[in-house]
Amino acid sequence: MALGAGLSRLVAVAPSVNPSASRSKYFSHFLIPPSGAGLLPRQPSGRSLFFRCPLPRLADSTSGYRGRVSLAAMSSSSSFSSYEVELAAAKKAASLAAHLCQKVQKSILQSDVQSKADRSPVTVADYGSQALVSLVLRMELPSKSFSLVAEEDSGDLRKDGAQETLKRITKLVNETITTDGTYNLSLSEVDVLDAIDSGKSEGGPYGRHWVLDPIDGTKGFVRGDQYAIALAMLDEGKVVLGVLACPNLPLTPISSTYEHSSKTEFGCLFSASIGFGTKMESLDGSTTTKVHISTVEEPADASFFESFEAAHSMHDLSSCIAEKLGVKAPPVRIDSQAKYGALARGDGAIYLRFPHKGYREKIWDHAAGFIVVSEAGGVVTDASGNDLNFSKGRYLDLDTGIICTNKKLMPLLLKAVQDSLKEKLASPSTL
Ligand SMILES: Nc1ncnc2c1ncn2[C@@H]1O[C@H](COP(=O)(O)O)[C@@H](OP(=O)(O)O)[C@H]1O
Ligand SMILES: [Mg+2]
Repeated sequence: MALGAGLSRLVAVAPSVNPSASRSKYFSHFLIPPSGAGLLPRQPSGRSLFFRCPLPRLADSTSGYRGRVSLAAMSSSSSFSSYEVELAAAKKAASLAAHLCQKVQKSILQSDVQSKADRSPVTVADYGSQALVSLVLRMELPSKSFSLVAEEDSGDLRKDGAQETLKRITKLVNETITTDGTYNLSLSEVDVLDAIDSGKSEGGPYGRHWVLDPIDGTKGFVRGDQYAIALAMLDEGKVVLGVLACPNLPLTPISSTYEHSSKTEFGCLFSASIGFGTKMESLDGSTTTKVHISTVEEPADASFFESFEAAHSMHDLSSCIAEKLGVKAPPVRIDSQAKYGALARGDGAIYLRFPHKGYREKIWDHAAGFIVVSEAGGVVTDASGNDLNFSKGRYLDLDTGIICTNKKLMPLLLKAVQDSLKEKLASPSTL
């Protein structure tokens, strides 16, 4: 069964409430609600009108999902974001993907990890997460135009010898959907391959594009450390919403000296939409708080995040910058965009990322983190202080690095970065 066929099968069980319309025309005017919810006509604007629906259980973070109202009503109330519906769908998709990833990480097998052409690792959970997010977005937001810019493709899974891996991914995706109970769907292996390949969009400056890293920080994931499911949406080239599911991030602040107690709870879901700030929920949906970036003004009091992997960011350069600023605390090194989430809630005050020469940053590695930090009051720029441009396709195309901090510290940080880069150019071996 092709994925499209799966979707139409679901639509076909919907009750007809408009007998005068032809069947196909009629159905094209309706949206598929979460199970148990009523089906109401699509509004002329093309936006959905939902009434209060039962909350999906698997990730109560989807309890942000508390019934949808018409976008007309939302836009007449300043407390609603104009991307409310899309944000709810993104949270649901990322939460489900997080559950799939948690299950795999608990008992990861050697055979679950493969090597891509660029020799970076990819796991059954990367593929499963991408298939699941693609599927959930299309179920929640049916529309003719669906564009997804995502990290993985199914090329390696279609090769001889990959059948067992594909079977395992398909089983994982189906089990996650079944446990959640929102959708009455059973996917075939072909459906899963197609869902993964829906992430091949090139993005760009026009229209809407979803941007997904199904597992950001795959190396951390395989090590048993931090990783994130990072999902954002671009509208006319701008990031307008983003969600970061970080299953291993403690709900309490982390620092270079943090230690878990037996009471530490893990699993954070950060979400942001443009103009509406950033929220952090627990992945099980039990707590929600609005978060804000650190207000530290003295660099000596600031601490900074960087990649765990020295191959991903030049630790010597960041230590030179920290020294110039007078930062006293040692760096907090963790994998993935969990760094953006932790920064957004004020765990540290600075995030530094300086890939080695020749590396091209991809938009899915930063889009969600960018809006989570920006909406929490932070500033994210390249190493020259320029805005990041997510509208150029799959790559960000910047040549130096990415820096983030609060508005007060940014001028000082920028100066320290510029001075350190000049020193590095003048004498590369000293850093
Ligand atoms: N040589 C390199 N330099 C910089 N970033 C790299 C890199 N190789 C891989 N990456 C990116 O760094 C991401 C992880 O970031 P971090 O270092 O913050 O954990 C990886 O995401 P994936 O794990 O999704 O592939 C990958 O996109
Ligand atoms: Mg990534």
